[in-house]
Amino acid sequence: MSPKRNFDSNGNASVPPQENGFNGSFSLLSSEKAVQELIQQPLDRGIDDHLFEFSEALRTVAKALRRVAEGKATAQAEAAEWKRKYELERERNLQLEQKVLSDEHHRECDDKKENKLAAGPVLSDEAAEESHRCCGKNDICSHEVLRNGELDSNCNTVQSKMMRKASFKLSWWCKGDKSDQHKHDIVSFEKGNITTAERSSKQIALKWESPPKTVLILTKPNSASVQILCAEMIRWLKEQKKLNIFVEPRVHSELLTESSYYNFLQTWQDDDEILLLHTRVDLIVTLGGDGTVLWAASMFKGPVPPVVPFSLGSLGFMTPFYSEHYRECLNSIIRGPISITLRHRLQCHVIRDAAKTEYETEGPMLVLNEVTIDRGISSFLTNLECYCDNSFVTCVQGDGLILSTTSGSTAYSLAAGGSMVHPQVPGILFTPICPHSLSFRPLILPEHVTIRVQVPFNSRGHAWASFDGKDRKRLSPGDALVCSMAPWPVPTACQVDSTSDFLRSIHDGLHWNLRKTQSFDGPREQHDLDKSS
Ligand SMILES: NC(=O)c1ccc[n+]([C@@H]2O[C@H](COP(=O)([O-])OP(=O)(O)OC[C@H]3O[C@@H](n4cnc5c(N)ncnc54)[C@H](O)[C@@H]3O)[C@@H](O)[C@H]2O)c1
Ligand SMILES: Nc1ncnc2c1ncn2[C@@H]1O[C@H](COP(=O)(O)OP(=O)(O)OP(=O)(O)O)[C@@H](O)[C@H]1O
Repeated sequence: MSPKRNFDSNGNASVPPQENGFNGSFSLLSSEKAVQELIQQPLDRGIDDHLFEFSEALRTVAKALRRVAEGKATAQAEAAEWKRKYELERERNLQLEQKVLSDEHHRECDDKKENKLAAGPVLSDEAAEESHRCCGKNDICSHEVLRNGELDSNCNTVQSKMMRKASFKLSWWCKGDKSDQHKHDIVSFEKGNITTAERSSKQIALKWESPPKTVLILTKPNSASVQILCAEMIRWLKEQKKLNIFVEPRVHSELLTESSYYNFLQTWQDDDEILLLHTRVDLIVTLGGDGTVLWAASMFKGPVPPVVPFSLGSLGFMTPFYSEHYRECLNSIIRGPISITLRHRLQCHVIRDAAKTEYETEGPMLVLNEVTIDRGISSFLTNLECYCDNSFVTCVQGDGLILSTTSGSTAYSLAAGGSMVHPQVPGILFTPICPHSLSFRPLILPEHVTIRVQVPFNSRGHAWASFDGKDRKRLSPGDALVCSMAPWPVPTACQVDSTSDFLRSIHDGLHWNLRKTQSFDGPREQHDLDKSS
């Protein structure tokens, strides 16, 4: 195809801009087809030499541009290929590294399991299953933490750190998946070093996300002052606070006999309804002494709503609120937030020798203070074999044994020589009652253990178990009591906070370490006398 040429008025030839490829030529030259056409054009020798030279120059430029475009396309294709290869390689290396770490982790767990099995004691099926779970969830590994901290920014840094420092793991035998979370919060790794910056027993605050609507009032029986206060409090809570109120059937009928005004009160008919109370009640108010708090706790075999204990007894270790100020106290509790003490409970199973499987017989008993195994009315020495997890602890020969919570440490256990322990300390007190031995000191065991108290077959008599001072059960030779920490604590509201309330209760309730202060005048150290002379 030959290009059309125009001639101006002077007879000089001109080419239309789109055809000679000069003005706006780049769009044409960038097209492969246009460049080919330009190169193939036969030269017209009859026209001006300048135009010929110009055309030659354009041809050269077109060739050069084509070479540049081809070169660029090749370079881009090569770069894309290299990038793809690099990504593939990087992906493969990451997978390899993860596999190596995971193999190491599982090998360590398996080694530890084998060592444990070899060293004994032999694990129960449950413990073996728990140790298997450790490998999956209930542990933290130092190398995992290192990796998490470094991998995002630079893989190489991780590898060099891992080579310098041996990795290790901590694991817990947990009774369920949920229970290990807080341990991860308490024990952590900072670049592979174990730290316990977090504490398990912090002051806990309860903040309402929606206002409490229903309150359960529990009262000590046979007390006129408690009855009067209860009636007054119910009226105030209903009229001023617009709350739904539950009372025990005994109190319900007492108040209805007094006046039909109390028709709005709610109560329950049978034990099945009590089992569901925790789903309806936001707050429990107790009017009485420590015994009424124990009573409230005993009504809830599972979760317990927050308890506000008003003091109408003689001692009041667990009852920090003054009944005279009930309006201010309840106003501030309903508004929130509240400082609470989580009072741990013990769950106890009586296992009869006759039972085919453990836990076959009676349901568990939950205690807020203690379970006591004693000689009851028998005049013989009790003889109790005690085990902690799989280890033999001792044989109690005396009046009996108290297994107490830390809340109960100021009750019967204290009277038997046990230490007083802050209620927020997680532990189980192991306190003998009048042991016939000079060296039997009380123990405090960690909260995670299971204690088994066995009446030996060769025992001369029976033993008796009682739960927070109630519900006596006879233990015959061969019977046992198994006790561990319950998952349902009793949250009690604090007047100030856990520690202030505890210290105030031992000062005011027991007059702990009360002694007249020594006077200033009297004998002095020789050193002081030398200085003054
Ligand atoms: N020798 C003793 O000290 C002894 C003997 C038997 C029972 N108790 C305790 O009595 C408790 C039952 O109490 P109850 O009121 O139903 O019976 P209760 O009416 O016989 O009162 C027992 C006394 O123990 C006090 N108490 C209860 N729990 C306490 C605690 N956690 N800290 C400090 N003092 C506490 C009570 O205030 C009360 O003064 C049992 O759990 C047991 O601890 C003590
Ligand atoms: N709502 C209740 N129903 C049945 N019994 C209860 C109830 N509340 C408390 N009790 C029992 O009444 C007894 C005495 O209660 P509580 O300890 O509260 O009063 P207290 O003996 O006057 O006080 P303190 O123990 O401080 O001297 C306890 O044995 C307790 O179990």
